[in-house]
Amino acid sequence: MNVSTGRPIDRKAPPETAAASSLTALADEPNGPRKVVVLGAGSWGTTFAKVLADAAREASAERTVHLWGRNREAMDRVRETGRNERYVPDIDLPREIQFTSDLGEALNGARLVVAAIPAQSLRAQLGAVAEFIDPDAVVLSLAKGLESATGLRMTEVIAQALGEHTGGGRDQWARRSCVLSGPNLAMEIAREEPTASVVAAPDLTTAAWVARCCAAPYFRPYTNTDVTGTEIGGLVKNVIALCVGICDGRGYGDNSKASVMTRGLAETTRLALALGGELTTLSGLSGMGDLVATCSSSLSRNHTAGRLLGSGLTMSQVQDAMTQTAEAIRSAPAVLALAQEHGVEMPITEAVVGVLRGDIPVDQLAPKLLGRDLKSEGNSA
Ligand SMILES: NC(=O)C1=CN([C@@H]2O[C@H](COP(=O)(O)OP(=O)(O)OC[C@H]3O[C@@H](n4cnc5c(N)ncnc54)[C@H](O)[C@@H]3O)[C@@H](O)[C@H]2O)C=CC1
Ligand SMILES: O=C(CO)COP(=O)(O)O
Repeated sequence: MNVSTGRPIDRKAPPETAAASSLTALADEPNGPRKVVVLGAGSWGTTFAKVLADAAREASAERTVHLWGRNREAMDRVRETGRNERYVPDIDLPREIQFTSDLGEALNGARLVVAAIPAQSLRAQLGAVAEFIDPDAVVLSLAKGLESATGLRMTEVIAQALGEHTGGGRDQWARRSCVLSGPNLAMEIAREEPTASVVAAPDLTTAAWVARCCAAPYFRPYTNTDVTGTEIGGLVKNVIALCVGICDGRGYGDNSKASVMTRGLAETTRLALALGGELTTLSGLSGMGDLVATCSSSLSRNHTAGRLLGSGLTMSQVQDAMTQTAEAIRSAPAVLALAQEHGVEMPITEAVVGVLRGDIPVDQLAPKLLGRDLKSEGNSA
């Protein structure tokens, strides 16, 4: 079911309104792109390449899926073994995926470009991508972070960077930049455990075109047009999951964690609404759904980073212990700055930033949050 139109997503039929779309990629390839590429061969990029390949097979679509990683030896090993043991251990990847470390080969002719690169590295990588990217490509962001130097969301970074480097203009790339977000712990999806997600694009035709590309038997993408709300839900939940992890590390139980999650969703919603996002998005898959999954799961890297901090490790010890990206560590201060710029109160985020900066000892986090003035529960309070 399409959450915005209330109608089912047809996995095989061309989008009804593709002809009216100003996006060339969709009009030229109404049955979906013949070539898609995933940039970034970490845990989510590798898993999403599998989703795309399984989706293409399910739809009997003529489509090749390329997975690009920057490390040539690592990609050679993945090609030889059919597995990416470092990031998705014990998972046999579909034979249809073409593994490469050559950007030109990966991007040439790809009408859907999926960016699975951590938030703080995306802009630099887009600079290298620009000379190879199809000017009509649609770009899908998988990252859940804010760029710390600018406070921009990933679709904003994509539009700005590609607009600048390709000469195509920021507005043109903004129309073709979209995001996928939801309760999507990569390892569970790699094991084909049933999961839903949401694709948000500036228009529903683009969102549905992308959703059809990644609708696999175990992966169900919904659509919406609230790009801002979808991105804010996904990136702020990492900060809240880090706080819930701290609760675990301190040995607190379910009441504490449920309190942080609920009040965390309230402050996430305040920020999203202030930036133009929609309430329904925050109660949906990319809001509450992702918050529940990430805050409850030991698979979450943000939750893990928080748990280690809560158990007494220093920030540098935590960073040494993490082998994968925990976006909240770099994004949390940018979230707080964005909230302050828009006059939005985010006490949990503020407290987490205090802990990350070493200004608040981890055992003072709860007293600081609980000691604030009493107030009404309403979102605007
Ligand atoms: N792993 C998960 O369960 C999910 C992750 N995400 C988001 O996806 C994004 C990527 O995360 P993961 O794949 O999990 O991270 P990861 O830590 O597993 O892998 C990151 C990958 O990006 C590569 N990379 C880093 N900088 C790069 C650069 N400048 N150019 C090219 N490649 C670069 C690394 O070599 C590595 O292969 C993050 O924003 C994360 O929040 C979203 C949903 C689920
Ligand atoms: O975004 C995620 C699940 O939806 C993954 O969370 P972590 O990045 O904390 O592992």
